[in-house]
Amino acid sequence: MALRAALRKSCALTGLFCQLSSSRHGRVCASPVLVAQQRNSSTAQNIKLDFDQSTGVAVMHMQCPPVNALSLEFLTEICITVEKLEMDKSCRGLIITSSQPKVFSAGLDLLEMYETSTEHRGEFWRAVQEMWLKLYSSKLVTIAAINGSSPAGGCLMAMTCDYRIMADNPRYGIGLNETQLGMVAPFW
Ligand SMILES: CCCCCCCCC/C=C/C(=O)SCCNC(=O)CCNC(=O)[C@H](O)C(C)(C)COP(=O)(O)OP(=O)(O)OC[C@H]1O[C@@H](n2cnc3c(N)ncnc32)[C@H](O)[C@@H]1OP(=O)(O)O
Repeated sequence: MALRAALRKSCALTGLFCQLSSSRHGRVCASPVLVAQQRNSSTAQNIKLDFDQSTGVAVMHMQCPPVNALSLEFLTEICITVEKLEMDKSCRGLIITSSQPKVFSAGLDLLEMYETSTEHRGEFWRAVQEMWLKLYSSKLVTIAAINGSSPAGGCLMAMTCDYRIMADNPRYGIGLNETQLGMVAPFW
């Protein structure tokens, strides 16, 4: 109830109409529908951005096939997008979601950590840290609309948003699976 109240407040604030319904799994489902007209769309390589200037709400669609794995390039793109939105005084809220079917984000791109140089891994982990710090400390109201599986780094990304709404599908998983991979999560 508290989450719903907070979401309603947030949705009203940002001009969003959220169709909420409870599920037998205890999660909250939502179909965010932008109601205003003035929109700007821009597409970077892995991100499609819809910005509705009349509501001040931007929707960032992650479209990094096949599973929105967070590579150095993708993480950098996410950070630049958030920075640009923060500089735009008319932007108040950001919804992060996925254009990929069944997956919000598969987390960190495992190939960035396999047979890469120490320098590269250093740069990569710095970008990971920058991404979650940027979202966590953003002055924008941030919402993760989790429309698919979201393990590990995908879960981290969602956790750093102010609100999370997850699609009601028992096949979609979310959580930290580092021990399964034999990885030690950094001591942040
Ligand atoms: C402050 C608090 C601190 C809190 C602490 C925070 C710590 C953060 C540390 C984070 C660590 C990580 O994120 S490590 C990464 C952890 N991620 C994972 O383990 C994801 C594992 N993947 C999955 O579970 C699945 O792929 C899932 C995402 C559900 C999608 O399943 P699907 O059946 O739809 O698709 P699949 O066939 O499996 O995958 C499609 C292709 O994508 C590739 N792929 C899948 N995941 C990938 C990945 N992560 N990196 C690269 N490539 C990946 C597969 O190899 C396939 O490649 P092809 O065969 O070539 O087609």
